[in-house]
Amino acid sequence: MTEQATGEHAVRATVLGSGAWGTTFAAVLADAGCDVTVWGRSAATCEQIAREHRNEAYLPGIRLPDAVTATTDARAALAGAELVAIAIPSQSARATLEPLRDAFPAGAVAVSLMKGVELATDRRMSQVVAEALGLPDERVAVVSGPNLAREIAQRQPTATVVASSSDATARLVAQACASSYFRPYTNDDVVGVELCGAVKNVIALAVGISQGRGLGFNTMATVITRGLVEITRLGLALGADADTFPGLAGMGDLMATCASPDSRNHTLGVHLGQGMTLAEAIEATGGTAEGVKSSRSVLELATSVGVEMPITSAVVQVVHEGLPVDRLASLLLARPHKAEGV
Ligand SMILES: NC(=O)C1=CN([C@@H]2O[C@H](COP(=O)(O)OP(=O)(O)OC[C@H]3O[C@@H](n4cnc5c(N)ncnc54)[C@H](O)[C@@H]3O)[C@@H](O)[C@H]2O)C=CC1
Ligand SMILES: O=C(CO)COP(=O)(O)O
Repeated sequence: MTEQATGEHAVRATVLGSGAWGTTFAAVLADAGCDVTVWGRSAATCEQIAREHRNEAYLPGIRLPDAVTATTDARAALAGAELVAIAIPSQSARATLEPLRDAFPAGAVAVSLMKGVELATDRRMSQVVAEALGLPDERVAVVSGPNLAREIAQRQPTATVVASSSDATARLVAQACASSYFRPYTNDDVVGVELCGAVKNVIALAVGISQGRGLGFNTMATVITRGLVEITRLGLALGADADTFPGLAGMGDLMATCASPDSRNHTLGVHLGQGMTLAEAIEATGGTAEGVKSSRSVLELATSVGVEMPITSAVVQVVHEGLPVDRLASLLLARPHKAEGV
């Protein structure tokens, strides 16, 4: 794969998942010089990607690079791949990957693009990927940052973080996806990068709910800032590096997700704040809003290490336990006095 730098051969990459981010990341890899095959469940979507280089269901109006093709045959998609990126809803990752374990190419690197925590096990996605595919940690990387799919599909510039316990793996993935509009930074803090990606979705739900209630920028800034504090608190308790949280995967992604109307988590929160039921909000939002399910697993993870996460806890109460949305702010503001800081 290092041959790519010399231009001797294009990296063969596979993306599992033909939704918004899987398709966009496939385009990023292709623009960086890879030959890319997307696997998806929908024959119509795969055919449209392969024949017309479009995915109108998830990326309307976007022309995909010619080097992106697609198939519904996961084993065929995996054959010969050197890099396999995974972009399916977090709660479906294990069940999707386990049957493909024997088809995973020897020596290939797995890259989790997912931002969630598995219910029932409270595992981060890189852990799920490693367990499901039987891979050592050194062959697994995660990509996470302020990476709203539609903007990147339009080739708007952004940066991201590629994290792996192996510097060689992180560099290899970074090299495979770096382009004129997509700049990867590497680090070895897989725990911190993944927790940032999963918990910012929960914080974006809280911001959305408050905006749906008609609350303004002071409230938004308060929730984002205190949200980062609780992400940091959880991460540090689980062994993450403090430098990760103010970085792209932390503050960067939190800002993008909490501010953008393109964010499904933010949008779903707005719908809830405006009075929809959870089922109505999921329907109205469309796409995968990971924070809905991961709010529970994140809170469980926090409880298991004795970390207080008041915003996450309030989101769980609103989303899953029937707390009226107009009680969210008072629930957070009525907490006992404490000094500012982590
Ligand atoms: N959309 C975005 O801007 C970004 C998304 N992500 C993350 O990427 C992951 C995937 O998100 P998106 O592609 O945006 O979601 P999406 O909702 O656009 O697409 C999900 C894809 O997974 C497929 N899928 C659904 N259930 C499945 C199952 N049981 N088994 C196999 N495939 C299934 C769907 O058919 C669809 O192709 C999530 O963890 C998300 O947090 C990360 C960065 C950016
Ligand atoms: O992770 C994302 C941006 O970095 C996408 O956010 P949503 O899943 O809320 O759309």
